[in-house]
Amino acid sequence: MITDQLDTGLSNAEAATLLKQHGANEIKPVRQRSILVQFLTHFYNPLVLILLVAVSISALNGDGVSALIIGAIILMSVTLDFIQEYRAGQAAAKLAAQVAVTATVLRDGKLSEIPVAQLVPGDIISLSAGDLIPADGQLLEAKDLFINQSQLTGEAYPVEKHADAPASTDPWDLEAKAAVFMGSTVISGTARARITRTGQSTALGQIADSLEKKPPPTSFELGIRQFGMLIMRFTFLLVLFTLLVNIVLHRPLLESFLFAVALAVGLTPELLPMVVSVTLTRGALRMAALNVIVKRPSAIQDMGAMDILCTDKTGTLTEAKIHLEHHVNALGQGSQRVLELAYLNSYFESGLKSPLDDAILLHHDVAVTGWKKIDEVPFDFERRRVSVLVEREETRILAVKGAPEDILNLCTQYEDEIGAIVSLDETARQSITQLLDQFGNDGFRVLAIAWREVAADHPYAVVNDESELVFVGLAAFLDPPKISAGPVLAALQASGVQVKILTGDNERVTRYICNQLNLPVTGVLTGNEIAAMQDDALLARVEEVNLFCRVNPAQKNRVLLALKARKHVVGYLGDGINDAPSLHTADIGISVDGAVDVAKQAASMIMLEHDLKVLHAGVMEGRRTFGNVMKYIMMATSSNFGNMFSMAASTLFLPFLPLLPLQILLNNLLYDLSEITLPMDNVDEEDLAQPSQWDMNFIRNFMMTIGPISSIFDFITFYLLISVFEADETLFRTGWFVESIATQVLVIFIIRTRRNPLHSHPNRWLTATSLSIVAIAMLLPISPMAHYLGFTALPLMFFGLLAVLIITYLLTVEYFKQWFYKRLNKSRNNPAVP
Ligand SMILES: Nc1ncnc2c1ncn2[C@@H]1O[C@H](COP(=O)(O)OP(=O)(O)OP(=O)(O)O)[C@@H](O)[C@H]1O
Ligand SMILES: [Mg+2]
Repeated sequence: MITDQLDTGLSNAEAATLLKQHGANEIKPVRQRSILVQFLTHFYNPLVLILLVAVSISALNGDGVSALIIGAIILMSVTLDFIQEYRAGQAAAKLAAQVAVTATVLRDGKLSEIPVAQLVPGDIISLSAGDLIPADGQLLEAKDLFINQSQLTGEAYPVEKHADAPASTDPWDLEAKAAVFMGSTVISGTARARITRTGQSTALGQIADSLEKKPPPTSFELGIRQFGMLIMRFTFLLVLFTLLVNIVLHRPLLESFLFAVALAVGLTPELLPMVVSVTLTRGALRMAALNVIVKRPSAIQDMGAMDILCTDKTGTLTEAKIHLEHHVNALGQGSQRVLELAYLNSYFESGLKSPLDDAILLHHDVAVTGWKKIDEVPFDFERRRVSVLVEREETRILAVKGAPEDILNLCTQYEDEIGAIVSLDETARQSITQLLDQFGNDGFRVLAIAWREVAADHPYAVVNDESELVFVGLAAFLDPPKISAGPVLAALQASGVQVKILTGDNERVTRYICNQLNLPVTGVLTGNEIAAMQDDALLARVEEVNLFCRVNPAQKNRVLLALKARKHVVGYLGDGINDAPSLHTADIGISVDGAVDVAKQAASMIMLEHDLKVLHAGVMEGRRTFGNVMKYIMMATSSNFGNMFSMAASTLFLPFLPLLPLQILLNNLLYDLSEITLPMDNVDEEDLAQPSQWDMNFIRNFMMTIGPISSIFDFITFYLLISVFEADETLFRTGWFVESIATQVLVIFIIRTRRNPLHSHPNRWLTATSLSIVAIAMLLPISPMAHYLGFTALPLMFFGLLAVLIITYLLTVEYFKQWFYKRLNKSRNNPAVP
């Protein structure tokens, strides 16, 4: 039941019922899977499934106990993984909800802000400039409503909509003048609308499938995938090899198969997704503490990889506390008339009020009594001006204000010091331009004010009316530079992030700001120059230019695309309607809480306070997460891989399996547990100095350098156990188990840093988990579980040898690590050396 009360809206009870009926107002709502289903999906891993089948078979063959233990180990691994990921997911969702876009809705007679997902058909919403249209609706009222529907129609120019236009017979007619559609944005004006369709039923929902383009994977995601492939190839070869050897040597088939599968499980870096999501979420939570909300955790990683940050000027580099300092006529003399016309224009303008308008409107002494608004041509970023058609005592005038260069081109006359209208000749034009340049050099932002009279019956204003204008004067504003921004920009540059400014404002003011902030200008391009350039010409220039002035939204976007084409990882910081396309295009879009909805929606990170300092913190956070993910990968490829390799190889020489399948799985579980605190680890400063970049060659070379060392020490253990201890099967397996865990876990302290490990402090939790796991491995053989796990007590002498072995192992790895990085540095400084 929908009430027809236009002034009360739906009741909350009605809305709740309708919400159940129609579902959440979301396109492609993420299916809410129950925790149990989410948990079970973690078993959906081919290796785990194969293992479960093999274990069941062995249970049927009478090996019930070990089947049970293997089952328990799998359960523990999966649970561990699930809990960590689940918690990370919850935390990320909570963060994203904090900055969800809301709609102004009328319910029970009161206007309130609710998350757009809760809108239902029948709701009455209010719209104003900068809003996203949250669902499909029918207009009830509209004032100068201009909508950008490019999401749906591809048409970049705003269309005007009217409440009183005849209703279209086709509910899907996007041209319908009285209907608004989800996904479009309000450029200017205000409106009230009744929602007709929500979520999947909207026009956008219907075409969403065809619209849905997954963003291209980042180099990090590609890297992770490549890494997965690398490991998979090795796993496949190793498993095949062990199976063949065991078959040729006539070993028990089932057990050999289990052994091979367990090896494969041991090899797969199954914790990688968890480590990635946990590190990213930890980064996101740390950022939240700094008042930056990360909408998608992977943005943290992009921050670390970012090497160029593009930003607009107002509010980012300036205080955005704009003050109107001067209002002067064409001759540069103070003029009340300029202020009056400017005030009239700002007062009646219905678009998104810019800070410039706010500054003008602070002059309360200007009276608008007697003036009536007839119509307006709203502001847009292509024209960079706004006109209002106003009337007083039978005279209608068009009052225009906007970017001075453009306005001056539209003027043919000007008002002199006594208010007489004279022709704007070349000398007058030049002296105005000089005045303008003077203001610019002194750091003033300037708007020009002009007007013209129109016929008393001129019904509405159109763009073409903005011609043959009378120039009245200039309004000069001061927007002081944010002094705190200077050091942050310097810090970003020092950390390998170049900063570029993309502004709709002119070159002089922007240069002034750069100068104040000690940001050297390395090159300038203007919007007009960009418009005249082919893409490849632009591509050639974007590298050196760091100031892009008088650029419109599409040009900002072109610059970003050019930078991305040059293989940069680009961030974009902005808060206006004009920034939305670039926020989308950038690898990482950053906006502020006070930004328009479109910008907030497009951004992947929202700063609750407009403070650049947190950006540098974000970059460091991103690099830290990358550093810790890399540690996991380096561990997996070197020590873990080396261990599994020697295990496979030893089947060639040993008359029995070197470890029971369940022991391999236990080994793997313990190793995983030791690394669960890795996301918290500290990262050395030098690892944070440059944008983090995925480097597959680095990983491969590291694997080839460090991996074999671990195998060599395994073989030494192998030799000692057989020849010194004359070990039987059980003793052999126990000894090897302990040695392999100890070396595999402790080597983290070497691998986690490029420095001498004594000069880099690991996080204490990492130290704690690593040492405890080694202790557990040593205690297991004398625990009551020992018998079931196939372990026996080790002779005391073994521990003495083990200590020597571990120390030599760690020293050897350290030696080769230093050698590896030295060679790496040499080849980086001198690319000719392979
Ligand atoms: N309310 C307004 N009325 C008239 N002209 C305006 C108004 N707002 C902006 N302009 C003109 O449009 C130009 C571009 O707008 P704006 O400066 O907001 O763009 P931007 O790219 O967001 O720049 P910034 O880096 O300063 O944020 C301004 O320099 C000014 O000339
Ligand atoms: Mg802006």
